[in-house]
Amino acid sequence: MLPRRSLSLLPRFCSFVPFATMSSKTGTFHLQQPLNYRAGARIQPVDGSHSEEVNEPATGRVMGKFLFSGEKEVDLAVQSAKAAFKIWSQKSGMERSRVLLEAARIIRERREEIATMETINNGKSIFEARVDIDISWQCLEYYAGLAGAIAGNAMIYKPSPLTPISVVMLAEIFTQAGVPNGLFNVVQGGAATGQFLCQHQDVSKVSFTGSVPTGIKIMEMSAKGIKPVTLELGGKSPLIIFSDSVLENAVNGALMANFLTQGEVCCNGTRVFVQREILEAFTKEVVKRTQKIKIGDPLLEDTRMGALISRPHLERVLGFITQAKEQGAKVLCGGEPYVPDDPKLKNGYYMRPCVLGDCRDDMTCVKEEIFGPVMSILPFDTEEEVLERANNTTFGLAGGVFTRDIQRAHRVVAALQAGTCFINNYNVSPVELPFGGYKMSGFGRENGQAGIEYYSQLKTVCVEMGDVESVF
Ligand SMILES: NC(=O)c1ccc[n+]([C@@H]2O[C@H](COP(=O)([O-])OP(=O)(O)OC[C@H]3O[C@@H](n4cnc5c(N)ncnc54)[C@H](O)[C@@H]3O)[C@@H](O)[C@H]2O)c1
Repeated sequence: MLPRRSLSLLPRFCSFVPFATMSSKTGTFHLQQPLNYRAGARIQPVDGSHSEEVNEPATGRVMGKFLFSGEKEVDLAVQSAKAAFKIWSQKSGMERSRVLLEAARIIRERREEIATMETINNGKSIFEARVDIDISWQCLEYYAGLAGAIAGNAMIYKPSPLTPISVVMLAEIFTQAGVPNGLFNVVQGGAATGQFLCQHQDVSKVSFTGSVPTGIKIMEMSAKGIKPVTLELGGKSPLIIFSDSVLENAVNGALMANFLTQGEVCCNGTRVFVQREILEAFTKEVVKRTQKIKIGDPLLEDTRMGALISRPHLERVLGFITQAKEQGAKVLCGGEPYVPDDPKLKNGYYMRPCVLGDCRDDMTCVKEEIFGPVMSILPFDTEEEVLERANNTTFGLAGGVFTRDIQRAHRVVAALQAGTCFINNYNVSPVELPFGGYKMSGFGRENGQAGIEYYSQLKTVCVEMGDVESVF
């Protein structure tokens, strides 16, 4: 989101092929190269347990197959990281900083190619993917500024099996920028591969981004090895709109809080509490604007909503809407599958963004994370009432408030039990600001100076300059 290293003159291990530029149209990319990355090169896992298909969300087409890594491959990746850490940790902070800056420069240079691959891989609009790529290089530049004074880490990254492709480009860029071979490795797989990583005795920190149920398992496994964990988990965040808000800003804020990346954003403000005086005007405008969102081929410039990540996930989201209707909610717009006119997109995972009215706090659509383009509108009367309702959740990732009364805005965000709060905007996440959750949305922080703390160990060294006095 709106998201959380010597200058080498030539790529030392130039294994990348600019594959996205060759196939930058939806429906044309074919996976040809291995997706694991170890010791500075793409490799096939030595013990690939089985292969899985990777689908293009925009078309539903199989782009290729890749192998899930077994325990032996995970161990080799860990050994590779350990060897690279010895080299990396001997470098000065300034040297590491220069490598990070070089990686940032390469990402800027290859922005369009990387954004295209991201879009092909995850279905979001190219418009949004470009923002993500910009945040990536900004993140590297920000931390390059801090790197001069601190130690670096080696990392093994396991992406979701639904989005295995684009991260390998990042691994290649790090190598090209001068990171020691093995410092950043990629292992592909699902739950079993993730478990091998968490349980490996030489992995000293686990950082997990995903759902609460998986987060619980990650924490249990990490506890057995006394490993520190960062958990970036799900949410069901409140967005509170007071009647004195600038209506147009509040509507824009609600759209930004719900419909980026087809609603697949952890910190989305999906419980939209609207003060009763403006409920009708706000709802009318939100529905009108939602109906105008351009859905379709995510690689087209004017598309603002692409495809959801997978067919099962699309069905799950639609299931939440069916259940909401059964429980008494009213579909004010959208909520059904969408089939674009372009025949190559007919098997893609599209749906029309949905606004639900007549919602109550006890409905499933209001209590559970849907992770799709579904906004629930809930009327309220007083500040005291809305705060109690907004905090009545096991989640605590984010929250937002729209009002012209700045004292009230600060009072409300101070009372919200959430790790990130927005006043008069939503889903803006500059890299300087720490991001993370309260309650079951997790703990630890990504981004900002605070993020460093969760990837560092303190060592206290006490030096005696004189003789040792003893009481014995
Ligand atoms: N807080 C944040 O920063 C943040 C950001 C993005 C997404 N999310 C959350 O992520 C969720 C959606 O992502 P998802 O569907 O990929 O989540 P998920 O929990 O299903 O899977 C996440 C990852 O965990 C792996 N995994 C699954 N079972 C495992 C196990 N037993 N041991 C080890 N690894 C295992 C999966 O292969 C995948 O890579 C949502 O809840 C969303 O809110 C949070």
